[in-house]
Amino acid sequence: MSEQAADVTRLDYDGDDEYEHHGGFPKYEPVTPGPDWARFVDGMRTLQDLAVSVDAPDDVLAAAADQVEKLAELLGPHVAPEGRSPAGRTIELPGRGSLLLPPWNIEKFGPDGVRSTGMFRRYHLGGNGAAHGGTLPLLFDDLMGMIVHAYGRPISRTAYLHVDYRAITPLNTTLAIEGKVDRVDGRKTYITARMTHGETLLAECEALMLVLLPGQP
Ligand SMILES: CCCCCCCCCC(=O)SCCNC(=O)CCNC(=O)[C@H](O)C(C)(C)COP(=O)(O)OP(=O)(O)OC[C@H]1O[C@@H](n2cnc3c(N)ncnc32)[C@H](O)[C@@H]1OP(=O)(O)O
Repeated sequence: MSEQAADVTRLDYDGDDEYEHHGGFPKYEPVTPGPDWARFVDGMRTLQDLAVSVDAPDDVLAAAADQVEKLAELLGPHVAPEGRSPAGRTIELPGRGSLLLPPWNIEKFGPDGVRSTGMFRRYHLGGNGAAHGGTLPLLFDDLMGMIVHAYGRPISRTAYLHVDYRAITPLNTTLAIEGKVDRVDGRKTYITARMTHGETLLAECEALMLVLLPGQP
């Protein structure tokens, strides 16, 4: 790994630690980047799908690896600290423009709950055509963060996240996820959510979110 690429793993690599914090959090604000950001993220998602599904000859892989290395060289100088990249902050894009998140779109966001729809793709394959079991908690955890925020609670972290898998989660099919605050008790916010495919219940989730104390990371 080049020195430039290693910098990507640091959160404060530009030496700027002045930005605002909630608890221990950097401030996140929504952004609306130009259309090339959407194209870039969409292309990267296609590459993710291909990276976990191709069985290509060596010469094709060598050419692909050359291009990947060139791309990393092009992007490397533009790495920004946490909270500054459009990734995760572009609300109108699937997965808020973050490759970490499956490409789901927020449809409802308010104190009475959050709903989003989207699909798992080849990149999210677990086995025998179903989504990997770990991708559901990822989506639920992100949903919990949004629900707490939409409810008007301060920044909170997941203390527990319990997922019940009720049916196999298919790929490449539009699914829905929805949840809401059930109960608040001091720092604790209790939330329930469910994932569905039409009328079919795929998974249920219960989580406890705890409001961070000042300075908690
Ligand atoms: C716009 C920007 C959006 C950003 C959204 C960010 C959302 C992020 C969502 C996440 O994914 S966070 C990542 C996964 N979670 C973590 O990494 C959390 C790791 N754990 C911690 O940091 C601490 O354990 C935690 C801050 C959650 C709590 O530590 P504290 O020391 O502040 O709490 P404490 O242990 O004193 O517990 C407070 C209360 O909660 C209860 N509690 C804590 N953990 C529990 C648990 N696991 N199960 C049940 N109860 C629990 C505990 O019993 C107690 O109850 P009582 O007040 O009634 O005595």
